[in-house]
Amino acid sequence: MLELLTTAQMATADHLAIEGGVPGIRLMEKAGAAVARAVTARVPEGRVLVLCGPGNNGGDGFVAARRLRAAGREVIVHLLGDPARVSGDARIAFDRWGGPTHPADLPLPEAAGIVDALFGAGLDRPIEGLAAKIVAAVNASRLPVIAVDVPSGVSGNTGEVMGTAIEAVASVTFFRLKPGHLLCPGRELCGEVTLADIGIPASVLDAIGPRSWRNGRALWAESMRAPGAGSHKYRRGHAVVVSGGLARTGAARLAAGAALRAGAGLVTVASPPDALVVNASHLTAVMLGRMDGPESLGAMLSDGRVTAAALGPGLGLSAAEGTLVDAALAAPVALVLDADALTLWQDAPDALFDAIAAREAPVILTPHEGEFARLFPDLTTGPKPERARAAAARAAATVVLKGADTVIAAPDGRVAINDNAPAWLATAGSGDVLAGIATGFLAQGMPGFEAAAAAVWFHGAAGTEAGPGLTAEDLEPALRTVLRRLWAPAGLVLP
Ligand SMILES: NC(=O)C1=CN([C@@H]2O[C@H](COP(=O)(O)OP(=O)(O)OC[C@H]3O[C@@H](n4cnc5c(N)ncnc54)[C@H](OP(=O)(O)O)[C@@H]3O)[C@@H](O)[C@H]2O)[C@@H](O)CC1
Ligand SMILES: Nc1ncnc2c1ncn2[C@@H]1O[C@H](COP(=O)(O)OP(=O)(O)O)[C@@H](O)[C@H]1O
Ligand SMILES: [K+]
Repeated sequence: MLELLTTAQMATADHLAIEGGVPGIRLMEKAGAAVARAVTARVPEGRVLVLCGPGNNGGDGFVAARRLRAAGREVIVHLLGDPARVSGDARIAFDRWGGPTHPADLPLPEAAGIVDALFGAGLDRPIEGLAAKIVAAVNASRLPVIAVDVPSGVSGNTGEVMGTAIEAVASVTFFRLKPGHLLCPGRELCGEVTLADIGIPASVLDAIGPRSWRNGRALWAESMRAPGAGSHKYRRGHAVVVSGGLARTGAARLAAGAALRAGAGLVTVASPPDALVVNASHLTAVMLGRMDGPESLGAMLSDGRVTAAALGPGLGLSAAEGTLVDAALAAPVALVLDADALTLWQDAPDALFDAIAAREAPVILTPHEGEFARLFPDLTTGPKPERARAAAARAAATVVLKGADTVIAAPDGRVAINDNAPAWLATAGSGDVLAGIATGFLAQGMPGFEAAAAAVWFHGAAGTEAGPGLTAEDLEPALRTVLRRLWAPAGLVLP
């Protein structure tokens, strides 16, 4: 159920279901019934105002209105637009409602809650005029709003606000989520999202072939392995994290600790000579290795037992550090490049992409928006999933475009959108921990996309577990709690 459908793909799902013999009005009846159930749960008593638009989103609203009335609720229906233009399945729903329908107008009538059935998947331009005034009045009322499909004004494809948008406490969507439910700012405007089965068979997905998913265990659990009786530490992979100089060592240790906790059998911090003492005084289970420069790092990474490496956290931006990244790119290990290891390429991003294209082992790039703009200056506008997808194809690497709505994109076009990360993760060093978790998973042999998506998910879950007041140091123990909860004797517990 993790597939995400664009509004166009959803329309195809709808058509395929109808071609397969499910009448459109039956889909609409189920959709409206799910909305009515959500209203009953959220607004159990008092008058309900149902705001219907001119399309099928409004049709769902008419069904919900009829069901609520049948359940004994007082319902007022407002229609935005000309009743004569209501057509198709929405017309059937309108006729079945059969009650009074008032032209949408202000001020809004008194009510205990509102159903927003103005615009859904068919929103194709900014909301203006009377519709915009109604949206403003709904938001100003502070009444609980249950949105049909998406809050009106939110683009289902991108989560962007088109002109203005309703702020809902809950949204009821159908068959599969849309990207706009997970991408900011849409995600906050949706409130709690419920997914309703309206009778579209899952088999229609075979013809649609979705390439976007909500990030969740089903995407990567199969590529995670718990250690078995035959395991020893070298079978769980050996990760190397490159430390910065004397004054910048903490970030690498955060990443190294996270890599070990994520399950790498061994983790070594590769330290420049001047930082050896400070690293040594802080490391216990994580090992320490002296790294004198690019040749020394290259030799370390060519030891056949080393399976993954991370560079970037606290690395530094001098030419010397650039040669370390070159050495890592030339080594036969999976790589996570983060922070400075990305910024180092800002004047010649193509040279990085060429180096990645020339290697076999997977590479994960973990930029935040600022770092992303340095590597992909032409990809700074537009929907985040499309930007990440284009970047991954260009770089031949898995790209983790970080933020509140982190997007993970594979070079082959797969995209996952993450929504389990609390804002408490916006704290110094949190990104270093993410890079470390991804390195730990890569070290154990997970493919790039799966390792990255799993890392982002565990990072978010650890952030939730650590909760308010967390610092980056708290994520490692919280990661352990999350892992303990998920690994059952039979393997990873699926939702
Ligand atoms: N597909 C499915 O499987 C199922 C879909 N279902 C439901 O159908 C919904 C999609 O219905 P939809 O395609 O009729 O579009 P919808 O969102 O009602 O809006 C289109 C209307 O709005 C208008 N309009 C657009 N933008 C505007 C603006 N800015 N300002 C003003 N007007 C604007 C546009 O008018 P026009 O462009 O002609 O002026 C058009 O009339 C979907 O979200 C879900 O709830 C369910 O029943 C279950 C099965
Ligand atoms: N508002 C937010 N909600 C959820 N996660 C966030 C938010 N802000 C940042 N994060 C996450 O926190 C991490 C911050 O990483 P980064 O920007 O590299 O910071 P740092 O370099 O300080 O570690 C990323 O994984 C990002 O997705
Ligand atoms: K809506």
